[in-house]
Amino acid sequence: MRKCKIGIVGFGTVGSGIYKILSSEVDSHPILKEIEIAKIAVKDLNKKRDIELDNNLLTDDPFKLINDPSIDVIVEVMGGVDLAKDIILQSLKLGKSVVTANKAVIARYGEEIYKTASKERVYILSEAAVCGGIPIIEPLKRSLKSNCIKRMVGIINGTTNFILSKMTNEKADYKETLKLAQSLGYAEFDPTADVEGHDAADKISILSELAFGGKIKREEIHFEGISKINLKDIEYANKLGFEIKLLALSERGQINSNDSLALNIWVGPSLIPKSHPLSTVKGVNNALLIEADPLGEIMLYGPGAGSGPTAASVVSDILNLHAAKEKNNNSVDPLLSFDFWRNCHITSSSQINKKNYLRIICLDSPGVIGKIGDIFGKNNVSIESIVQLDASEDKAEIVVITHEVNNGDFERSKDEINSLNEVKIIASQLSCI
Ligand SMILES: NC(=O)C1=CN([C@@H]2O[C@H](COP(=O)(O)OP(=O)(O)OC[C@H]3O[C@@H](n4cnc5c(N)ncnc54)[C@H](OP(=O)(O)O)[C@@H]3O)[C@@H](O)[C@H]2O)C=CC1
Ligand SMILES: N[C@@H](CC=O)C(=O)O
Ligand code: NA
Repeated sequence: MRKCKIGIVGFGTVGSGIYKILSSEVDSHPILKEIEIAKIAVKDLNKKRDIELDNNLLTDDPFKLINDPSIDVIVEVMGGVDLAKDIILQSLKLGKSVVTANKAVIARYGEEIYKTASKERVYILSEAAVCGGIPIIEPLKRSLKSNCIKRMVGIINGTTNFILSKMTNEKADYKETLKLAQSLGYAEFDPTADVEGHDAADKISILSELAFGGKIKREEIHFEGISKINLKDIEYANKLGFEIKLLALSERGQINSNDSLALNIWVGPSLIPKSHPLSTVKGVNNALLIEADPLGEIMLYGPGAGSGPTAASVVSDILNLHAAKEKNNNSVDPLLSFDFWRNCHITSSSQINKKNYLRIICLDSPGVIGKIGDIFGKNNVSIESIVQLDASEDKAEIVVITHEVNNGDFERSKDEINSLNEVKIIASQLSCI
């Protein structure tokens, strides 16, 4: 088999993990030996690195790699949006296949990127972009293709699961734990992307496009992060038999008169029963539960971030596209590439149905629970449980868990509850599954 020469853009957590795999003597498929690193682009040529590199391998100009005719594949593991998009598109236009771990770019410019790759008869593979080391993108494109996907729900950000697990198990401090996640290489360059839910929204957007076949308007996905979760919510959730996790959900709805498939997609901190399989997913691990017809239910589980697992996904992509190119010469494997096959739209937040958790701080006065219950009842919101969990001096904390109810009805109830004289503040609102 011919050698496959790759140019790697980025030599941080993921890039150095790729180098380690390709320079190790790991007992894996012989095709791994065909992959040769031709050049590596970094930002700072003078940076001190843990891995000793031949200086001739390094450049600070990514376009040198793209314009080098001897390089077959560009591996984009630099991050960011605008420059990364240019690197990917220019590489494809010059007939080079691309492997990327960059969810921010694929979630925003996937359509243009997939189309360019198809037009140029090359591939864009991105297994590492969603749930780091877990095979999830290629299974959706290939192994699960004979199914109708109904629903996907999961934990798809490693940093936030790491933080929430430590807050739950060790009552760890939020800020300190975020710093630890950064030092372990889990968090994005700007960790706001992780803790405010942007990263999970990018990932569920990519997964939804692959599973349901239509372009998703990323900016329409409703998302929230974990930065407002405090130890009290975690403690109360635990008392009531739940864990708090940052969940991403994408669910098939009806096809409308314009032949567009409705999708309910959101990301948010959520209560999940301790008996639910997702509640066992701890630390940097991710998991995605997929319900499909006729398959039934499967859960894909494993490390969602970190150098080795993420790099392993990147290297597997390189192997897959090298093998496909060698085998098919100039023809393109239609399942390894990706094209949309239908229209989809996101259901507006006021139309979706959800279970909710609400923590209300109010005066500890007689009848307040009754008043809150009445407001929910009047607005068609059915309550699963309502309890007073903490009372000190004249203050009480009331926790409400609803059944699955219309979001518009729920938001209306919240406004009315907020205006009760006894209510000081609605301290937190979370989803439940
Ligand atoms: N870390 C993880 O666990 C995971 C990361 N990803 C994704 O992988 C990508 C890379 O992440 P990660 O490895 O953590 O990031 P790092 O910040 O660790 O590394 C980024 C690398 O890109 C290089 N770089 C930055 N700007 C430029 C530039 N203008 N030209 C050339 N090189 C540049 C940096 O150079 P220098 O070294 O000189 O600073 C660095 O080597 C991101 O898209 C991320 O979302 C996906 C899944 C998991
Ligand atoms: N920052 C991301 C890395 C992988 O995509 C995460 O924490 O999941
Ligand atoms: Na993956």
